[in-house]
Amino acid sequence: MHPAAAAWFGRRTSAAADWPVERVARLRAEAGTRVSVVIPARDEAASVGAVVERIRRDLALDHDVVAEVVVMDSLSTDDTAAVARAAGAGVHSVADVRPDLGVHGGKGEALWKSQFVTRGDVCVFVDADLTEWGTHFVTGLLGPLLADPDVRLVKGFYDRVLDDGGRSSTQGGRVTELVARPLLASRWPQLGAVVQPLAGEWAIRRAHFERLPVPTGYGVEFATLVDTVAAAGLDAVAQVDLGSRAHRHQNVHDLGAMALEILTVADRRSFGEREVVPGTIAQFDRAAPGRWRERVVPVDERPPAVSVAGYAPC
Ligand SMILES: O=c1ccn([C@@H]2O[C@H](COP(=O)(O)OP(=O)(O)O[C@H]3O[C@H](CO)[C@@H](O)[C@H](O)[C@H]3O)[C@@H](O)[C@H]2O)c(=O)[nH]1
Ligand SMILES: O=C(O)[C@H](O)COP(=O)(O)O
Repeated sequence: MHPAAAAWFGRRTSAAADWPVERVARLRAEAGTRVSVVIPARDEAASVGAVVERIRRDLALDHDVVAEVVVMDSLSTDDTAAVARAAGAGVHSVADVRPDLGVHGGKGEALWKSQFVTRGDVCVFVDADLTEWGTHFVTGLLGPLLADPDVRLVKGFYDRVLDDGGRSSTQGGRVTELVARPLLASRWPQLGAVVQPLAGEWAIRRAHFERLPVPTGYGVEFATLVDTVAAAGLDAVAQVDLGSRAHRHQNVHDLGAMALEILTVADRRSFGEREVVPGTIAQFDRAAPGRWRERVVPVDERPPAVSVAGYAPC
């Protein structure tokens, strides 16, 4: 491992057990920090309700940690919005937030638009499709940010549980292991000790996030990590061991498209805009007309929120 990565791991890695809820609640109150939990969701009616309910119960009602739980509905075609609202979340459709700015599908778009409808000084992002998790994800992510003003971004890490046809293993995180971490190893070796660069659970200071460009799709995590280090150095990033995590898996063709999104984000940052080609990937499928499907892969990036006219946290 690169010596800078190894040293960073020693300095900036903690575990959820280091951040019990009482400690986090006290640190938050002392600093007067407002915390928004933001849950991006596209067609997650089956799981979003439980995620919202547990976070509200443990961290907004039982303990004074979280000021608001907001679900960003990403063009869902199912009952995601109604389920999330019934569970107590504030719900916003990406189509209704600053419609003058247009709308994209994609996870990054949901996170970017959340900046226009939330009021936290810190945002904690949590995926809506979690099946094995706990509210220690949120407190664990908050701890390093609340304890150290130099930390701007906290990434979660965990064992990635893969439900492989009824057989459970920890071989999940296929894009993480086959694309994201190899990219870091080759181009940003100082980030080689980030265990889960694509973790959907992360916390960030608004004052920092609003100054970053945001890819509209799945490149948002990779971009935020690399851009944070470019802007503020390695020690602006911390990571927290959250135990284990399971979620709904995508098929390999969907993950292939995700991989191309992440490669595009990496290329843009390594080689500049000139090298970025419109993203499409052809995937062989016997059932498709002509046996090939051409997938369009989002490569757009939103500008920093602070550069958008009329931007102001609620
Ligand atoms: O267009 C979309 C697609 C996804 N999501 C939501 O984003 C979250 C993560 O999406 P998912 O499709 O479950 O992604 P994963 O296959 O789990 O991808 C992993 O890797 C991605 C790439 O870095 C990260 O963005 C994810 O958070 C991380 O879990 C879920 O709540 C989705 O509902 C949206 O809001 N809009
Ligand atoms: O984070 C990843 O690498 C992708 O979400 C794929 O995860 P999975 O292999 O656990 O489905």
